[in-house]
Amino acid sequence: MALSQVRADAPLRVSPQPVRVAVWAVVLAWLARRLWRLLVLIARCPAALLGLSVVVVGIVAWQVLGLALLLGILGTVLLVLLGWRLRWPDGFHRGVSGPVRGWLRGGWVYRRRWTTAMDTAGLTVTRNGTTYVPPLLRARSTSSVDRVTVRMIPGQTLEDYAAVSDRLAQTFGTTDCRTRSVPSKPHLVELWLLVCDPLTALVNPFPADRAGLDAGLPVARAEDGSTWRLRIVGNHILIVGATGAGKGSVLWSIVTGLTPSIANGVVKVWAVDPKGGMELAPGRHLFDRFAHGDSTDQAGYEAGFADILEDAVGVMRSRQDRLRGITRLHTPSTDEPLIVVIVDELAALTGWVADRTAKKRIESALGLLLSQGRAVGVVVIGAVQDPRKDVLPMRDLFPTRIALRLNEAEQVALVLGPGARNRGARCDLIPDSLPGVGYVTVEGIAEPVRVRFSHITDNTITTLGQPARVPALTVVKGGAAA
Ligand SMILES: Nc1ncnc2c1ncn2[C@@H]1O[C@H](COP(=O)(O)OP(=O)(O)OP(=O)(O)O)[C@@H](O)[C@H]1O
Repeated sequence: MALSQVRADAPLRVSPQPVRVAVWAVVLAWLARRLWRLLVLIARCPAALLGLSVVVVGIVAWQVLGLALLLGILGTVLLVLLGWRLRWPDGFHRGVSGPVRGWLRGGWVYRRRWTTAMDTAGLTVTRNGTTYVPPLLRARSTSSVDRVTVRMIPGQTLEDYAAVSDRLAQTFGTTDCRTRSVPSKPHLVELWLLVCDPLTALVNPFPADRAGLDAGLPVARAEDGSTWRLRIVGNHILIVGATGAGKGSVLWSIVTGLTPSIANGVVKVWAVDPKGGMELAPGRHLFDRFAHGDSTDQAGYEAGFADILEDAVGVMRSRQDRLRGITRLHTPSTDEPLIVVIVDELAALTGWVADRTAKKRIESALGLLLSQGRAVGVVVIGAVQDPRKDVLPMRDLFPTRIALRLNEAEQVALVLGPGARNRGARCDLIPDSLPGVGYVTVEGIAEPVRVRFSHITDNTITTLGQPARVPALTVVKGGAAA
């Protein structure tokens, strides 16, 4: 009878021949299965694997070398590791503690719960009865972040992972989870799972570093504990944040980083503080020029701002004449320093100016500087509270934008570009208690990175650029100075 003719109400009767198996073979198979499961369990649990390896290697070494020699070798290894940790903590972290921590957490926290986590987050795909789980490729750790690399299933995008980042953080017991693309590997996604938030602690000023002008100024701490550097040469920088968000700390972190270059004449800062000098006055000794508005000026309160910006345009024009056909990017030198124009509240120059003549002069000069200045060593760094186009029409001319705490979620797109909030830049959720925290873009990474700028007090500002204090000599009566 053909299969198509089998009727449901007349089941096929099958009588298999009995197969005889010896009892010892059944027991052996059962034991082999148990042993295999145990080995898989050990292989999946790094702590068990490490423990087992240490025991086995220890026993073999004891047999071969004897106890005294074994203890001697172990002691030497421990001393070398301790010395490494004390002398080169960063290298020790990169070479030893980071990989070990990543391996342990990769196995214990992530691989163990991986399938369940992917399933409950809706990141698995079932086709024809087979469930596909995105494979976890690698886990690395710093003291604050676990970076887990995952190969996405065909058809998935980074946004699929970003949309469930809160679920992943909850499943793995971390405080937050961010998704990052991996440069030139479009099928990979890196999950940054925040174990603790290093940005709740104040960030101290970074030591001024002479290479900063080329390598980028060290101005902020990123949430993986690394130092975030800001490139000044060939750049314009816009800082946006609600009132009290810490825009001042960004400006002062930059000025602190520039101090060695200001001292040796390679950088000149021209400061404009339309709030009557309230923010920038403590550092006036570092500025080559300082305009803070003058209510007694016959030409008007804002005339001084227009003068300084037009002078910067003059420098720009003369450098363009000289460098035309020679280079496409000016190199700062003592003969031709980098001019850094710092403006504390840009809106006071673009949106709220009462004097129409001054407003026109300022807008025209700012537009010229922002569109042509950076190649010839005239850069603009501006801070603003409100990023809307009617307040700051030339917002898009700033290549680097820093977003601190913002009042509304929609403002994130205005500062960091469309989709930045979905990719993790939740500036509207930064609490008031964390001034100086914001999101920035990092070269080679498409997603904004969360950082905290260093906190510079007024006392520190007044001592910036001053020679270190030498203790005063005390005169001892009848003797030499001590
Ligand atoms: N990086 C930081 N770390 C810790 N505290 C900070 C930091 N930046 C600023 N603060 C503190 O937050 C408060 C507000 O800072 P700041 O004046 O710089 O904000 P702002 O954005 O410039 O505000 P506004 O626009 O009103 O001038 C100050 O008390 C300052 O000491």
